[in-house]
Amino acid sequence: MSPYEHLPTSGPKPTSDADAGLPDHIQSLLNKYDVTSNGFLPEGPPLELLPDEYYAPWEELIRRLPESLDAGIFREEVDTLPVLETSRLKREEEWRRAYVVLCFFAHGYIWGGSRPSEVLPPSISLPLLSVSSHLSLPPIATYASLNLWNFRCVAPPSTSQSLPPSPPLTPASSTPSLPSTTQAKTADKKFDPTDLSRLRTLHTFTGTPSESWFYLVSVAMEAQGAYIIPVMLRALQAISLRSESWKEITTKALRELVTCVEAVGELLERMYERCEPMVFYHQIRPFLAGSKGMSAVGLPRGVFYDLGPAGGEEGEEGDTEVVRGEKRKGKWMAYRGGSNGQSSLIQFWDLVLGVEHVSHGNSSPHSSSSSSSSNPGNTATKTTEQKDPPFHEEVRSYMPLPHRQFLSLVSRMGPGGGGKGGGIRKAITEMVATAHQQARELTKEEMEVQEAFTEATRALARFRDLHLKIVARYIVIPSRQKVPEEFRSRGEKRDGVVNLASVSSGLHERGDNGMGDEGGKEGGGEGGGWKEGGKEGGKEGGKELTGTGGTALLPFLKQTRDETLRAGEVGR
Ligand code: HEM
Repeated sequence: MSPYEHLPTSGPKPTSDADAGLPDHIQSLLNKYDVTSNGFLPEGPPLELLPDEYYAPWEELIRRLPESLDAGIFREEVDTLPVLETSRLKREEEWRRAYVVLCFFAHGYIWGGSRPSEVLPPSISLPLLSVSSHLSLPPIATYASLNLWNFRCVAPPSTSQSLPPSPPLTPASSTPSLPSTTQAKTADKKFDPTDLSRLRTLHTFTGTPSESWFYLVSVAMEAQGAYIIPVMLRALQAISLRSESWKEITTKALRELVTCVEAVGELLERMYERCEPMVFYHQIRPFLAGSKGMSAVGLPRGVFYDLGPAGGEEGEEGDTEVVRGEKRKGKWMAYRGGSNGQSSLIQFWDLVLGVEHVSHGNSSPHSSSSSSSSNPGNTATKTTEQKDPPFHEEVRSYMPLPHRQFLSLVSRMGPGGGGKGGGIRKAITEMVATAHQQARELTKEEMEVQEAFTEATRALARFRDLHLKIVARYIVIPSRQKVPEEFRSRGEKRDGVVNLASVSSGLHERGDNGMGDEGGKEGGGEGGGWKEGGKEGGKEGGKELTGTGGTALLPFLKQTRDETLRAGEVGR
């Protein structure tokens, strides 16, 4: 099926003015894939409460989640929770709300104890599997559950109490200068997720301002990036239809993209304002971890989703496991953890530009990233060991289905409409090749579009540099520092409650001893020796930091940045 089936091959040519109204066919394409005027965020505010009283036990528990986790009683509370049916969920918003609630429960249960729980009880597993199957999302916390569907927007400052201005924790950028389209949006929209000062989270694990801010910065970024989506689609359409004005349209679109990426980058830098690195590293991040590649911290098989007592019938589906002395049926599953790497917006930018990412993003011996990094763009070098798709492709299955399908469609857009993709990079490559064949210099218009393309890839690489600095500040530096007393004593004070600092160290550093450095050793000691199999994915004597999404993070992120820059060099 052609990726252009939704785009007309005749009829009105795309306008050369990127500010003109949105053509109907692009609007219907966006509607079809649930891309709203807020981009990959919903059009309106996410549901804050399930309307059916039947779900009151969930609502009651999620309301007290941070207190319950802090008091170390969350697992007990879940163990007395009734197993609720999902048949009373009606609207799509209700399914999403249920997904948000159950994902918080799942991670709270797995990570909120003295050691991670290998088993998720039926009160979480059964409805979570049903809800995630309905939404075609994995039964684990994702960017959708933590960010996209987990916020509300309070009224503008004139009519409500907004957050008081806070002194930045570090010298960070000033309030971003938003493009005019956004300022207009801010003025007349009650629901305006571009305005960070008006955003609040619905739920967090820790109840800390740092955790809220961590999620909300992404929300504002998604909203801020929304307006560029139709602009870039128009450019891709002009390219695919080989419109005479494709160069002009694409040059304008690319210049807008640079402005957009910079504005989104300024929001990213506002992370420093209210998210404390130590709180992030020691308190928040452990809750975001997934169940894949987690042998080192006690989840060698992932998590067993307990579905109830095993009947012992022939041909019973799934696995059986003895849980607390009883034979249970269920499924062992392992997933990457919640990660902003699941953002559809950033992948949209990559796909439009034609930036290819080939890293598998983890240090497992079963998937090397080095072979592909030395051979950018060539996925044919995959060995038989590399069964998993590259990180960026894999994490698409953690995105809401319509967004995944939208990205798949965009990935097949490029010159000629043949469905082979390549985005703007391919159009520029072909343009330069044609000029060579004709033994002529590039025209002024051609040089402009090439220049605009290179500049857009550089802007995206600069954005990735900002992100790398954040990763250094929030993960690399805290991982090298001693666990502060404050976080150490939290675990000690609460008998039987996980020392989150130890989980953090254990999760994110894999070395020859599974911990790797000072913080890790301390954490391992306090963690009570529940880590095991620390060699998996590590280097003898070395140390690798891994992301919550399960990547060997620094080499991976640098490779991702370099791939962005390299894409911009076509024809140069
Ligand atoms: C404290 C703030 C942040 C930290 C510590 C952080 C950390 C990380 C880490 C460790 C990865 C590697 C993949 C993984 O294992 O999950 C990653 C990837 C990624 N993150 Fe972040 N991140 C932060 C904020 C953000 C925000 C706000 C966004 C915007 C949506 C974002 C977008 C991405 C993207 C798109 C990737 C995939 C790699 C790429 O395409 O460049 N991150 N991040």
